[in-house]
Amino acid sequence: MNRKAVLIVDDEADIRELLVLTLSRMGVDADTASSVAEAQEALKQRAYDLCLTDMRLPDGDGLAVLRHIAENYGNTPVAVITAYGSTDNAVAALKAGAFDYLAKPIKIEQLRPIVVSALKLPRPVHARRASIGEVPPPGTPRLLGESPAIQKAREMIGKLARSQAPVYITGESGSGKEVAARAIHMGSARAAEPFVAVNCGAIPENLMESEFFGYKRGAFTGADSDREGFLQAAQKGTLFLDEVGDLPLAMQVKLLRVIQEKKVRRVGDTVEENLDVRIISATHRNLSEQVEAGAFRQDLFYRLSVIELRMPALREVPEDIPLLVEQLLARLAKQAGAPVATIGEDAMLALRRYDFPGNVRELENILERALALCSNNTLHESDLYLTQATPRGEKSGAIADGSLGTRGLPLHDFLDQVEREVITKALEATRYNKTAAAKLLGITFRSLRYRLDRLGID
Ligand SMILES: Nc1ncnc2c1ncn2[C@@H]1O[C@H](COP(=O)(O)OP(=O)(O)OP(=O)(O)O)[C@@H](O)[C@H]1O
Repeated sequence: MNRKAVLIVDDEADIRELLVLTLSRMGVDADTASSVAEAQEALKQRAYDLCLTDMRLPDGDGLAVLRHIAENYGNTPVAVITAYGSTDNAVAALKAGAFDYLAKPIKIEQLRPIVVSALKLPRPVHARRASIGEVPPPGTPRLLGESPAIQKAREMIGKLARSQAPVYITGESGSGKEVAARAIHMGSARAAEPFVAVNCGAIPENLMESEFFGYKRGAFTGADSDREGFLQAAQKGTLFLDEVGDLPLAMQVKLLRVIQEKKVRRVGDTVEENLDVRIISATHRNLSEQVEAGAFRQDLFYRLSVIELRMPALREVPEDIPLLVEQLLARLAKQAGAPVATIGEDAMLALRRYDFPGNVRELENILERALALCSNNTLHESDLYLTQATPRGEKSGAIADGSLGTRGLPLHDFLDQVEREVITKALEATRYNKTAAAKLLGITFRSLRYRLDRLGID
């Protein structure tokens, strides 16, 4: 077997010795260098699976080593050793592409997981063109789309998969933030470990602490056995904090501490546990505005938003719509065990003009509903029920025909007409089973009955 090799760059002999010793106990070859120049020389001699470098070196800094490796030895991960309490250095290194950082004084229990993770990354063979994130293992969610913006996001995901840096994903609701987070996890050295997704807005405030940190039996009334929290559940893996802006301030303080110390303590427990979790957070709100308004802690934002990944809104990438429609229809057909539906030109044109406030999720929903309501497995514009009055682009055209898309009817009559059509189709699709039709329409049985009366549908 090929032994893994690590290059240690530090000017302090004690630290080099400690690291060499620890790494050889882990069955890894460790070479050492005490300056940027020596590191460059060592790198010429052999291929390394990881470089651990101190930030302060006699002839430059750790970032110089990082840059040299990035330019010449592409995918070799670099972890930097930062001075005690120097958050800025750690963040700067992560932003510059470091795999992870290790704070001084070096603790073996924090060094090990970094080395283990880094060594799980595939060896950087120069002939290998695709990086780890670009060859997703089976079961990885695919971020569909070929527009430059989506390609850029995919490329970034590939890079982020090779690092342990916290990632902060922004984008509108339904734009694929969770898909992106999963793809980063699945492309990373943590792929075999858990991916735990938490919607921070959905947890009642009084349960938040025990949900995140877990608790010991007897910690409070009702705690009749030990329970792990999200943090322990994500151990060695990735914790995805969706709608992170919804975390209450008290929880933000606790989370910051966990991130800084890499330790967690259950509610009612006296001992702390080491924590090795990568955090990916997301929000569809503007977190910097929340910081300014005092609703989100600046220091936590700084730690979470080390690297930002922005997911484009669907209306920014209209060229992807035909491809998305095609692939989503194929997926929906497969799920239903039905033949793939055909889409008429009128429907495609309408979709291309639509604004998609709910992004890809909304497109999925529109197609799913249209499939249930269309005839002959062919989707036409009238099956889509796009209710927007001002479609994107060609706005003037829509207004020029004087109808604003209301078929020339007053708004009220137009809406009644649409409602009648949708309800009739739903009834036809369910063979006039009102309960099933109401379900299909996402309304209650009572509401359907009321509407049938109002519209005079028999
Ligand atoms: N580019 C894409 N390719 C394929 N599917 C996508 C894409 N973007 C979004 N989706 C799909 O849209 C739905 C919503 O995606 P996701 O949950 O990742 O969005 P989100 O940005 O996290 O939404 P929210 O802010 O509401 O949590 C999912 O079913 C997902 O599969």
